[in-house]
Amino acid sequence: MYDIPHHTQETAVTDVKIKAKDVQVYYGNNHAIKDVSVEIENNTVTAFIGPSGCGKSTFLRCLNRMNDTIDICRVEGDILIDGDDIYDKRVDPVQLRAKVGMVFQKPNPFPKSIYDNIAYGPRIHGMARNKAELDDIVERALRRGAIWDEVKDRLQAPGTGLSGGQQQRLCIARAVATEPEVLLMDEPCSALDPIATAQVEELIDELRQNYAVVIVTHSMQQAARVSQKTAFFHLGNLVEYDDTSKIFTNPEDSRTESYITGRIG
Ligand SMILES: Nc1ncnc2c1ncn2[C@@H]1O[C@H](COP(=O)(O)OP(=O)(O)OP(=O)(O)O)[C@@H](O)[C@H]1O
Repeated sequence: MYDIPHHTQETAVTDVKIKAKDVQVYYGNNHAIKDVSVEIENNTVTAFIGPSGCGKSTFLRCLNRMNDTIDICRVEGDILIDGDDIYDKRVDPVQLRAKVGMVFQKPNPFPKSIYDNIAYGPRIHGMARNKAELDDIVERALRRGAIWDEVKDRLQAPGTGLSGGQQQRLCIARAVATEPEVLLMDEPCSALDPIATAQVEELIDELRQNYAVVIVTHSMQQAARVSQKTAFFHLGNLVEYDDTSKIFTNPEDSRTESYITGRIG
């Protein structure tokens, strides 16, 4: 039913990058994430799937403390990256978000030039000592975002003037410019046409060489194409987490099976 490409089935030696234990998330009285424990691997694309409202985005946002920005949101439990508790009081969320980059559903370039979209984070984090170093960082990020060739002759043009697919690759380049270790993507292709989607999916596969990538997607075909691990959420519970090929061909839980065969959601 799902075409699982050969490259997603590699069983490379991996290590745990993110360890979540007994995570609960509440929005006021709404218990949105219930006792979720999961280990997310390095150099792996992990897909979060499940019906609308099941908590995929909420859990994703826990991984770089984006929920801190929502007043009524309360997160309990442990989330460790490389063994360090990211909710420890000493952790600066701004530094954390440079290490755990995020790409959103709708491309959201800053109203600045293409160059400044990329240079913004590295400037804030003092990553370059001079203009030449910053130029290098910008070029490297745009190359990693697979958009360098399309923009190298117009770096001073506004980022908002690019096509939707180009803007999303610019946003991915912006996220990687601060040298993150984890890349979170919340439905990164939902505003893109099939060609731009294919380009971004190809890029996601390349990015996992350097990062742990976590992607929320409503498209099961996309999860099957790009991920090696899949987590199925339902009503705030993590129902099943396994190799993507297993989830899509032989799931353990009847709820997972109902979802992937289109009976729920
Ligand atoms: N900012 C918020 N304030 C209050 N409640 C929220 C907020 N964001 C999400 N929720 C609630 O948390 C629950 C999980 O929502 P979430 O957006 O994480 O689900 P999702 O699986 O990502 O859904 P979708 O696939 O529709 O994007 C829902 O009950 C939702 O109403």
